[in-house]
Amino acid sequence: MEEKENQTQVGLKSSLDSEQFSQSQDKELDVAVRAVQMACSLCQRVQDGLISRTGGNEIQSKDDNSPVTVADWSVQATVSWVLSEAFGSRNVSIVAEEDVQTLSKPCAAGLLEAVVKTVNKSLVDAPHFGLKGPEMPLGTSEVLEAISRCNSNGGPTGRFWALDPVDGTLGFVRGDQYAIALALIEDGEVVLGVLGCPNYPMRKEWLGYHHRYHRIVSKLTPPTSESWDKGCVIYARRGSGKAWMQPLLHVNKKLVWPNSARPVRVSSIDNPSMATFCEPVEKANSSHSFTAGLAHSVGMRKQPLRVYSMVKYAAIARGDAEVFMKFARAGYKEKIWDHAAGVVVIQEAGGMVTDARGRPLDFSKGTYLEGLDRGIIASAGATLHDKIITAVDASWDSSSL
Ligand SMILES: Nc1ncnc2c1ncn2[C@@H]1O[C@H](COP(=O)(O)OS(=O)(=O)O)[C@@H](OP(=O)(O)O)[C@H]1O
Ligand SMILES: [Mg+2]
Ligand SMILES: [Mg+2]
Ligand SMILES: [Mg+2]
Repeated sequence: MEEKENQTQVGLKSSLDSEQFSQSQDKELDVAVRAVQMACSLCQRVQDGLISRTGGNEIQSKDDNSPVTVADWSVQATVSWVLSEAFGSRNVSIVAEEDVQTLSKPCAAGLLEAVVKTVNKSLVDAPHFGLKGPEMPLGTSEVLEAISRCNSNGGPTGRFWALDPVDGTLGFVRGDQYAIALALIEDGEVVLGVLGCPNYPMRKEWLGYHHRYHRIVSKLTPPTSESWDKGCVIYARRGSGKAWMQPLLHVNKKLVWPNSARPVRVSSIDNPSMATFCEPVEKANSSHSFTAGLAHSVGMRKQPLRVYSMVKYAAIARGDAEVFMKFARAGYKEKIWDHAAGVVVIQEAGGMVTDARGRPLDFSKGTYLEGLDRGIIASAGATLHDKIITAVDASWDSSSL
């Protein structure tokens, strides 16, 4: 009898534990989605400003000649601050792209001031996103601290967030596609991912409209003004078998939290002749000629969809395209924040992501995807995936990569 009572208590305890565990996971996803929504709003403001002005110091060049902007630092500070506020700074470890070196130089005072202003402008809106903002505007040192707190190196054990504050910064400065990517990694596995895609409309048909007209002639009314959703946030928790999409929240339009979400699913197309593949816009980031050869050899006949940023992962998860391929130049090491959120979102939406040998991406080795073989393949399913991997094997040796 006593034993039975003990068993019941143990059973009760373990079910409570798992409930508490899932509640804490829900809180993490919930806060991550809100933080990314807020970051999307921040980026839209900065991008609109960049497009209407020319010059200024908002865009800087990093050592590798890639751009970094007020938005990259401001999103990193804002998301870092929000996560610390929600979970306590001692419990939050973040691996992120940007550092404070450029910002801390005496000659960068104007830039730093712009970042502090942008962060505070964004945090004032925190309640619209169901988040708590600071009681007082953050000072310069608090903003710098929030950015530099993202100094985790990742690794095989424990939990850390991986943040790409603006992915596709080149697309961002060109008024085009970009993404905000936030993932939580636990013992080397991505457990949740959120992709904010401020210029990727809820409906694919609006993409062309958006690009061709909306940015250039902003006074044009949207196609269906009532349901015009300029961007979206896609997210998933590992093991749930579902990925979700929300429209962007608009503080000005009183479209605030709680937001509506709908499930997204990968495409059911498995015939290469009907499949569309995505790849990076810049040839420097991926060999367009090698991917064209692969596409041809598996029978993919459609024009590639060249899109900046992890919007490519979002496109696969939503079923707007069937394949994503990236073959960076030899020696380039892919970073975890460029892929973590996209991988879990695609997998939970029913798709696959591996390296070009068919092995899972390894998020347990620190900042880089160490051991990545040749390139990255994401797809809507095993039929397309296997064909592409077989084609890579057949053509790799004769390629100049
Ligand atoms: N040489 C080289 N090769 C491959 N990849 C590189 C390279 N240099 C940079 N990067 C990383 O690519 C990120 C942008 O990737 P995209 O797929 O958006 O490329 S593209 O802009 O569409 O061409 C970009 O992310 P962000 O810096 O966040 O924009 C970089 O992390
Ligand atoms: Mg990136
Ligand atoms: Mg970036
Ligand atoms: Mg960058």
